[in-house]
Amino acid sequence: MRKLMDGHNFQDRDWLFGLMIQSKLFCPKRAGGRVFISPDYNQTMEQQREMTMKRIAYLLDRGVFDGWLTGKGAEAEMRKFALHEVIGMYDHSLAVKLGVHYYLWGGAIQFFGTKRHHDKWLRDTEAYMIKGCFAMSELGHGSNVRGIETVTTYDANTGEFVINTPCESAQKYWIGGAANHATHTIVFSQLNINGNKQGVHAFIAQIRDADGNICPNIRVADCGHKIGLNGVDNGRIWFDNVRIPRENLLNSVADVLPDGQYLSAIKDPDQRFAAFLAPLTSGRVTIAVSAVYSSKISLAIAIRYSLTRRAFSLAPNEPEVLLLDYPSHQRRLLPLLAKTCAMSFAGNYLKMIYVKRTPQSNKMIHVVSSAFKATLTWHNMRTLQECREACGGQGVKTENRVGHMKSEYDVQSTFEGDNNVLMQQVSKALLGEYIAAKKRKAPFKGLGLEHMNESCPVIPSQLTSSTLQSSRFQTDVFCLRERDLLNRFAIEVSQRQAQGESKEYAFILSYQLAEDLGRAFSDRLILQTFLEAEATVSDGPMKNVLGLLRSMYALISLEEDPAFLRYGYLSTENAAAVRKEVTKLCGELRPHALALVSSFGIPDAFLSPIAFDWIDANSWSSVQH
Ligand SMILES: CCCCCCCCCCCCC/C=C/C(=O)SCCNC(=O)CCNC(=O)[C@H](O)C(C)(C)COP(=O)(O)OP(=O)(O)OC[C@H]1O[C@@H](n2cnc3c(N)ncnc32)[C@H](O)[C@@H]1OP(=O)(O)O
Ligand SMILES: Cc1cc2nc3c(=O)[nH]c(=O)nc-3n(C[C@H](O)[C@H](O)[C@H](O)COP(=O)(O)OP(=O)(O)OC[C@H]3O[C@@H](n4cnc5c(N)ncnc54)[C@H](O)[C@@H]3O)c2cc1C
Repeated sequence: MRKLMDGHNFQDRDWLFGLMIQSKLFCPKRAGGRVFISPDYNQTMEQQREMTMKRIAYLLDRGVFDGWLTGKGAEAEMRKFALHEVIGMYDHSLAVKLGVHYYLWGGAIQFFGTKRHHDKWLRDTEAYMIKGCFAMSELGHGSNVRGIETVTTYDANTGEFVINTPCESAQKYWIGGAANHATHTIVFSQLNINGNKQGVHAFIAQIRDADGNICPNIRVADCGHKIGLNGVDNGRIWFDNVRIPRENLLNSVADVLPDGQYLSAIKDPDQRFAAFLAPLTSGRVTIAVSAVYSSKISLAIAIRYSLTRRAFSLAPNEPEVLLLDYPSHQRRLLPLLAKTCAMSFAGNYLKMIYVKRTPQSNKMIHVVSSAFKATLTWHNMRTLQECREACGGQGVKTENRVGHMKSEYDVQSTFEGDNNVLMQQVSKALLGEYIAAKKRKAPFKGLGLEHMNESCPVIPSQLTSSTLQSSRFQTDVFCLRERDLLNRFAIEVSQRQAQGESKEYAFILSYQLAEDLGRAFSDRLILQTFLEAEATVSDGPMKNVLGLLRSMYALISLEEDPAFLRYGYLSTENAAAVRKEVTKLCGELRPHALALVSSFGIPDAFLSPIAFDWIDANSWSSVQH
């Protein structure tokens, strides 16, 4: 089960788990004879930032990041994801700092840069000799990248670009690493050549020298204390007509010749803009997967706690009842366990299509990474809250991790693309496919929408337990929802435009149907990845448990999505049958709960005292290293 859940290269994770557990730098503490490693969230913001940098130096000294940018091929990329996931399981700030440097700064140079940039910047980036950050967002514009106001002009007399912050809303804001440590940054700005606006482009600018002094014409400030992620120094940057060499334009998408002539192989401005957004995808992939590991940690702690904690007895002189033996507690945790397993398979699928990407699959990967980054991070926040509550007062103690992970991971629904805005990218792409298929009077293709061409399945009026637990029914009802919502959305768009409403996507994508459709696409694809993973397992006990988990995922999704009743895919009787089946599945999964959370492959040391013997937990804070 671990190999299925964790992906084939779990040995990479175990190597780093061991390194971190042995190291004093990762705060091993003892409670009840067990070793736990827990980030010191009791530190001040500055202390957390300082500790993040010390841990980065420790990991670099041990070669954890050898070949991070030079390692080529699917295996190398999967290994990087695995190592980054382990770091994320320990401390989100540490993972984000490294994510900004390697995935965003390093990724931008790899994707947007050409040979001259690779030769000049990648080696020092690999060795962390320069510290990179990624200045896309501004105080006035985050989601709307096209609206950013930083302007870069070209001085043909000197062969230099001039970067300027024309107003306060144009200041770069939230830039991870900029407040204290970054020496260089990718600057996203509007390129204006002799009055011709060429749209958003990316440039390299130095903001600090090797001694940490701010460069001339640059101003930096701190964004200040956050509700979490205080190991990252987020900063603000202003450019006061900063001059950089012409060669600092990342020119894989477009270039400016010495005489100021603008060239681009991509004629369509939308596609040129898309090319500048591509490096965000790798971050969204790692964020989606790290959210699943965060859910796994919180469920491992809460379910293990519910297998030792007791409350109220049912008869005089009887022992008090284990929390997980209460149906209500099972309903709170076991559907989340099933969803987390489902999203684990979805995360593995996303990583696999990403590492095997081709120019033709970029669009599909953008849509899937948008859907899964939003869906998996929203699920994580919901899981963290439920697990925090399921641990009662112990869930509020920082050293028991679950509570504090809420504030550490909350940002994931916002950075690297606000979840609601990314889900709009999903419904926008689906509408685009629909219109294109209608126009060419041919079946759907692309975005994995081939199932849209099949005839509508008939949903049985009486849903028996065996029907509800069949993959056929589950697939049919998920595809029915997605297909019907896309049709409804397309019809509503044309009807409302016929009535003179705005044709702007920003307006259309805010329809309720667009939101329902994005969720339907994501849920169906997650189910599909679950079925693909299940199909690799031969008949036997493990396959039976996987079947229970997949049915729980499918049925709780039916129960929780109002669209199934709103648009009539389920009758009220059928909805009642679904709810009854979910309760039944809770009882069937209860005996497997401990084995399932153990199959997540997370070492005990990464959990917390209450996951073992909660009585010991009270000895935890009295014991130091
Ligand atoms: C494993 C453990 C790790 C733990 C976690 C570590 C994480 C590590 C990651 C790094 C750390 C994070 C720190 C935070 C960093 C940041 O936040 S960086 C800034 C992030 N900002 C954004 O994401 C901006 C979001 N906004 C946008 O992307 C765009 O504005 C928009 C939403 C796409 C809307 O743009 P709009 O102007 O409406 O343009 P469209 O017409 O929709 O798009 C034009 C075409 O471009 C295509 N496209 C858009 N994005 C992409 C993309 N990323 N890749 C490919 N293609 C893209 C889009 O589909 C359109 O195509 P057509 O429809 O065919 O025209
Ligand atoms: C801790 C942290 C670290 C960050 N690190 C970086 C970094 O290193 N580099 C970087 O460039 N950026 C970084 N960011 C910025 C981040 O990318 C932005 O916060 C994010 O893109 C959202 O933009 P915004 O904050 O301006 O919110 P907005 O875009 O203003 O969104 C605010 C609200 O409006 C809604 N909304 C927006 N547009 C629409 C629409 N069309 N329809 C309906 N609703 C809409 C959103 O759903 C959201 O709820 C970081 C942010 C944080 C908090």
